[in-house]
Amino acid sequence: MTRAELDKSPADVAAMFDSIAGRYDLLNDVLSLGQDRQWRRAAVRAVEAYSGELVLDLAAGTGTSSQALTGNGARVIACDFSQGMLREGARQRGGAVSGGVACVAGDALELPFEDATFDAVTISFGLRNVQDTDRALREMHRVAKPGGRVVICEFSHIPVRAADRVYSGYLMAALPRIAGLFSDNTAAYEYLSESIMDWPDQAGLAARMQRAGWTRVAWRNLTMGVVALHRGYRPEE
Ligand SMILES: C[S@@+](CC[C@H](N)C(=O)[O-])C[C@H]1O[C@@H](n2cnc3c(N)ncnc32)[C@H](O)[C@@H]1O
Repeated sequence: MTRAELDKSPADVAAMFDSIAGRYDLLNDVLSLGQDRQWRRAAVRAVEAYSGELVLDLAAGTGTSSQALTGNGARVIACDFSQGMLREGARQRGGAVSGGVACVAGDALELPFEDATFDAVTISFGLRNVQDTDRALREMHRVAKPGGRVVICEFSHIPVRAADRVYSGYLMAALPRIAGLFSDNTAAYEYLSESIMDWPDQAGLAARMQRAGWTRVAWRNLTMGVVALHRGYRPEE
């Protein structure tokens, strides 16, 4: 069984996602009780991409969110460093370039794009898995156009202590067991729970975005804070 540790070694993270790619989307639906679809719709609405715009969907995995971003005519680059996840996505969509989405292999810590390329940059459930959060936030800022926006959709923390305790219990005890019924890599789902518990809260992530150069940073909670959507802008020059 392949899992990453909280040091998030890139080789371990990529190998772990390669190993779960085939059942990744199914497990998301099961473990979130279908809530993930609502979270993705909220992220797509927050990006608000229009015809003529170019969007980077970073750590796109199988591209579950990428296709929806093209709804108003935007073009989307789906970038990830797990070949297994990209391959599974291409299989599902019938090709690595299809329906306004182009898959590109690349590392969030050294993006294979010129400065100021994208109107919007978004990352869903990816930033938590990147080894160096601050460097990834700076890379996303570098490839966004001046005035461009970022939307981060990521697990977060429930501000009500009693509810957070119940949720933490689900993460640490139930989630890996349920995952074990559908996946032969339970350890990958233990990593999922541990990495969520270890992740900064809403204000902590907002502060890191600001340090990376993003301005007008704001967030809103989804499902009481199980997930948070953060948005920011690269300042105009
Ligand atoms: C939980 S999946 C999220 C996939 C997709 N965005 C979604 O919403 O379902 C996390 C993804 O982050 C990718 N990832 C982690 N570190 C990365 C890095 N340094 N560069 C590119 N992708 C990375 C993994 O390969 C994996 O596909």
